[in-house]
Amino acid sequence: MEQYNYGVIGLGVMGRNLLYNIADNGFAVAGFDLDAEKVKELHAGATPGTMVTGTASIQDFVAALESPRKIILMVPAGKPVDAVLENITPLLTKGDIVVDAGNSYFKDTDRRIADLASKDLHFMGMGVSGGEKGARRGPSIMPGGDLEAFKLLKPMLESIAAKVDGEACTAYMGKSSAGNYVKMVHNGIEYAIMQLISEAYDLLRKGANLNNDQLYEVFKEWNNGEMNSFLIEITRDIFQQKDDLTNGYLVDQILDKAGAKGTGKWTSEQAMEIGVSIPTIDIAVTSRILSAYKDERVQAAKLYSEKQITKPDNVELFIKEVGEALYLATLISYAQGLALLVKASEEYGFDIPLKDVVKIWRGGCIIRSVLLEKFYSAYTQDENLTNILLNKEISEIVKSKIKSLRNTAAYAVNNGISSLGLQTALGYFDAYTTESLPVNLIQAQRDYFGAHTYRRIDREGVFHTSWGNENN
Ligand SMILES: NC(=O)C1=CN([C@@H]2O[C@H](COP(=O)(O)OP(=O)(O)OC[C@H]3O[C@@H](n4cnc5c(N)ncnc54)[C@H](OP(=O)(O)O)[C@@H]3O)[C@@H](O)[C@H]2O)C=CC1
Ligand SMILES: O=C(CO)[C@H](O)[C@H](O)COP(=O)(O)O
Repeated sequence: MEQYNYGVIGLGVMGRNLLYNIADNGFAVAGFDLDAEKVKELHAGATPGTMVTGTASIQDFVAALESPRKIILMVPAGKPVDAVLENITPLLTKGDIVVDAGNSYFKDTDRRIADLASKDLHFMGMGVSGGEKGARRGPSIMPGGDLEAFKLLKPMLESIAAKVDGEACTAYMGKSSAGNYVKMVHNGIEYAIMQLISEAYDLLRKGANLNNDQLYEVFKEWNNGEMNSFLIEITRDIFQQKDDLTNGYLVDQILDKAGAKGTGKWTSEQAMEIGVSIPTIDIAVTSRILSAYKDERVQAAKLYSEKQITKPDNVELFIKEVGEALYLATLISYAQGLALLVKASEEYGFDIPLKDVVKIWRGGCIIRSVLLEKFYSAYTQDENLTNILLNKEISEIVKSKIKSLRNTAAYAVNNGISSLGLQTALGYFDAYTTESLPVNLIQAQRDYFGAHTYRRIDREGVFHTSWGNENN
């Protein structure tokens, strides 16, 4: 029987394309899916001359793989991953490797690592980003955990990953479930940037009255400059997409309720759990939730309909400032996500190499952007940087754009245009760069009502005061 180098379980959007990518790079790959149609169609979609086979049963799939077996799972996170593991582990032998390449929750990965280790099997969590096209042509790949298994997979991962300056967009992300954790935070940042872009769009269409053709031109110009990134590029193209069902543009026909699969929420929950401030990511998650209140929003819009939008005096300057505000708020969102990775690395003992994280995000992934080059340079100067806002070169960029972020945020507030992402990015920046915050008052209040104690600025120790007088 023919022996295949790799096996992929889950032949949906990502799995099928990742499988073809592996095969395009000279490896023989077998695929399996619960859906027999997907298995049947697999071979037909492969590049002619590549070694690809769809197997009819999980037994045939396991039997088709060379030893040690290297199996990549690309099924939805949660129960499907456990269901696959339940089916295949009895068929595997000592030393076989299972890699979960989906968006699995990192704590599930920790549990599965322990479970498979007890059966002498290797289990790894590996983030993959790039969507359908990235999976096929070169994604950013974030493997973590089992080093022995990683070393066996490394040559294949380096050949299928996106390349920037000839370097593969994949690297070891750290111990245990670090691969899934890094991908989760990648998605949190993705949520924040998408929220910010949507706010810039809203300001330009409602403030400057730009139509889709004009929006296309603005985003085209932005993408040709320092804001060059995958998300700005696809946004540019979205403004050009005509609708098949009407005479207009498709974007104008799409219902304003955003979906979410969970990675953004996990990022926020995690940040709360380990005590990291990531307000722009939090607000992006909650904004998608708020978008779902469509009926209530329609009702409320009627009730509070007195919003008057004043056109900016200088539309050209306004557009420039919105662009700079978006650029800076995006930078601040990366800063929040990367700060979360720094803390998580300590908290969970992941040993995440931040320099490699930003290096492999430069290509292939959804949040790839030329800004990542600047972060890479920052971490090259100091691998222990706790927040990229503390880097000198980054601070120069921030200082050059902050006025635009303030003006844009103020315009949005004064004209009643919702801009939660921009406001929180600015608010985070202002708090992070404030030497003396007013939380001395919060500490006083906590001690007043709950004897929670406080510390002083002029001497060591923990203090409690009997506040007010007896009549209070
Ligand atoms: N789409 C994207 O852009 C990205 C997705 N991801 C992650 O990759 C993973 C896969 O996503 P995606 O490809 O979009 O999902 P799809 O739903 O397109 O594909 C998943 C496939 O897995 C199959 N499947 C489910 N359970 C089993 C099982 N027990 N045994 C065998 N096959 C099974 C499904 O079959 P059936 O349809 O019959 O249930 C389906 O064909 C998810 O974790 C996702 O979050 C990561 C990066 C980007
Ligand atoms: O991982 C991805 C991109 O990096 C997936 O596309 C994911 O589904 C995006 O998250 P959501 O569906 O919650 O917007």
